[in-house]
Amino acid sequence: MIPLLHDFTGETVLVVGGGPVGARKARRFAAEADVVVVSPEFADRDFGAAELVREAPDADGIREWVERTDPALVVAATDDAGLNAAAEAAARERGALVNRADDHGEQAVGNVVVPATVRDDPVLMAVATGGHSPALSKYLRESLEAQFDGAGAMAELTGALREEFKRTDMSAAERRDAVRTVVRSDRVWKALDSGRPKARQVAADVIGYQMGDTS
Ligand SMILES: C[C@@]1(CC(=O)O)c2cc3[nH]c(cc4nc(cc5[nH]c(cc(n2)[C@H]1CCC(=O)O)[C@@](C)(CC(=O)O)[C@@H]5CCC(=O)O)C(CC(=O)O)=C4CCC(=O)O)c(CCC(=O)O)c3CC(=O)O
Ligand SMILES: NC(=O)C1=CN([C@@H]2O[C@H](COP(=O)(O)OP(=O)(O)OC[C@H]3O[C@@H](n4cnc5c(N)ncnc54)[C@H](O)[C@@H]3O)[C@@H](O)[C@H]2O)C=CC1
Repeated sequence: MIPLLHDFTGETVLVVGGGPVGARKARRFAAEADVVVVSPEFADRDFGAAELVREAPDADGIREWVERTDPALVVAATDDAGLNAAAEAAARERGALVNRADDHGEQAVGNVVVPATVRDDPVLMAVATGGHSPALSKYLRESLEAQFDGAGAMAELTGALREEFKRTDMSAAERRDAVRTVVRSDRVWKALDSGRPKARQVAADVIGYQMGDTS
């Protein structure tokens, strides 16, 4: 399995099954996509901005929902393996990706797994365990969140520095070494707590660089 990033902006995601798992997936995808959840009952959970449709479709009904919503991804999250298989088949017929919430085995082409995700824009970290231990994925995600608090700010800081370095006579190798030094510097990570200008100054100190005034 090789993780790839998929932009769901403007796409529809169809979630079949409104239990706690359907709710978690709906919330996750609703951050970016239009999400429709079809289910006879809904858990008392946060479904994000998803549209909830109260219905208990059979295999044909699920196929109709896939045709109606034309989703980029179908999430099969019912407690019935037969229905989840029907959702998978309907997604395939339509050329949509499918996520089986009840399957940790070898995945067919077109099946995707949802990793645990740390998001600190513009940084994304994804963790998976090959389906062996989702609880471990969650634990590692929480640990990464704590360990790399400020990663988004670090990305923005070093992104701005790279642009600034390119306007100087630094060679590509010097720029690479400088950026590598900054992202590995505990002092810069700590300084990010005190805001971007402070971190920028500490970064300059760490690499012995005379900053231009572009803050
Ligand atoms: C294959 C996969 C398919 C997919 O859903 O894409 C899948 C499948 C299954 N999960 C099960 C159980 C649990 N899943 C979680 C949690 C998460 N599960 C997620 C992903 C995945 N789960 C994919 C593999 C990812 C990987 O490779 O690690 C996360 C990371 C992402 C997300 O769902 O958003 C999210 C954490 C989000 C976060 O917080 O960061 C917890 C923890 C908890 O609830 O506290 C438990 C209970 C503890 C345990 O069992 O570990 C079961 C057994 C059901 C049963 O026993 O009946 C199956 C089915 C099976 O294994 O066959
Ligand atoms: N991927 C993951 O992270 C996890 C996956 N699972 C798996 O995912 C499945 C779902 O987990 P939960 O949400 O905890 O189960 P659940 O049993 O609480 O929810 C199942 C949902 O499916 C709905 N449903 C039943 N018939 C339906 C139909 N015809 N059409 C649409 N929806 C229908 C039910 O009303 C219910 O809302 C479990 O069976 C398990 O195999 C379980 C835990 C975590």
